[in-house]
Amino acid sequence: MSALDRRFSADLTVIVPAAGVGARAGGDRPKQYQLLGNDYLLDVTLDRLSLALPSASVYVALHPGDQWWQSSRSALNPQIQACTGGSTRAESVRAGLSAMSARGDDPVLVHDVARPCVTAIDIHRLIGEVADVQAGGLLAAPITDTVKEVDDAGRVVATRDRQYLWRALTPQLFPYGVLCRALDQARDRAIDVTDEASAVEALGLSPRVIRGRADNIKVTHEGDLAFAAWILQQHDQQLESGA
Ligand SMILES: Nc1ccn([C@@H]2O[C@H](COP(=O)(O)OP(=O)(O)OP(=O)(O)O)[C@@H](O)[C@H]2O)c(=O)n1
Ligand SMILES: C[C@](O)(CO)[C@H](O)COP(=O)(O)O
Repeated sequence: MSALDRRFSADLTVIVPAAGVGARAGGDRPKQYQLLGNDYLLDVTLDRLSLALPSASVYVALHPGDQWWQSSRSALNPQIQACTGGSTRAESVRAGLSAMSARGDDPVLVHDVARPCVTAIDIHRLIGEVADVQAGGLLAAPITDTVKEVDDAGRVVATRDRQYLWRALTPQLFPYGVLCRALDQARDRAIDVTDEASAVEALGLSPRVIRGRADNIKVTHEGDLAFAAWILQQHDQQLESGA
């Protein structure tokens, strides 16, 4: 079995932080339980992970007050286990790490529930390229706009060189021990981290960036669900036409 095949098999564990309240998206419930087509956003994302990684163990971190999980089809999927998340994304990921039986260098893949358009090709490329890298890595997309740094008054103070600027996406993949250490350090030193890579960077390591599809969007604001539905339709059409 090649290293790559091994990484697609049972020793890969996936954490899906899904304990957010979706304040920016609005609506009558957290965005992960709003409809994307006919399905909960959460079910669409978890189905895509299950299909791409059929042998992996998947842990989904839920809000302590979650009232919808039991009505999701993912609750019936034996590949997926639920655990209770925390009050920040980093705490939810840490809770997922505590719930699993991984150890040491076992690879752990973290993917936002709010990114339903991720493709199996991108997931497999990330795993293939960083599964054996101690510093881990993440999918990212190069910035295509000119980037301005501004002051509090909204005036430009600098134009950044976009050649070195990438948008961090998920999934992100790290060895279990490194990720535990990174998130514990961030918590103990009160370092505000919005993704796993920044916690690992604070350990002095340099995760690898793997180019991913720019349409792996995070559903964040009202309107993003409709955009995600359109992207998924485009993916289906590309599959049908063999593109
Ligand atoms: N305490 C938290 C906060 C966020 N998340 C998860 O982290 C991912 C990215 O967060 P974001 O898009 O910011 O989601 P929300 O926190 O739900 O949104 P908002 O910030 O608008 O409230 C989402 O999958 C979200 O469910 C989590 O598991 N636990
Ligand atoms: C992890 C992430 O999706 C990478 O882009 C992002 O950092 C999550 O940030 P948020 O502030 O929790 O939306």
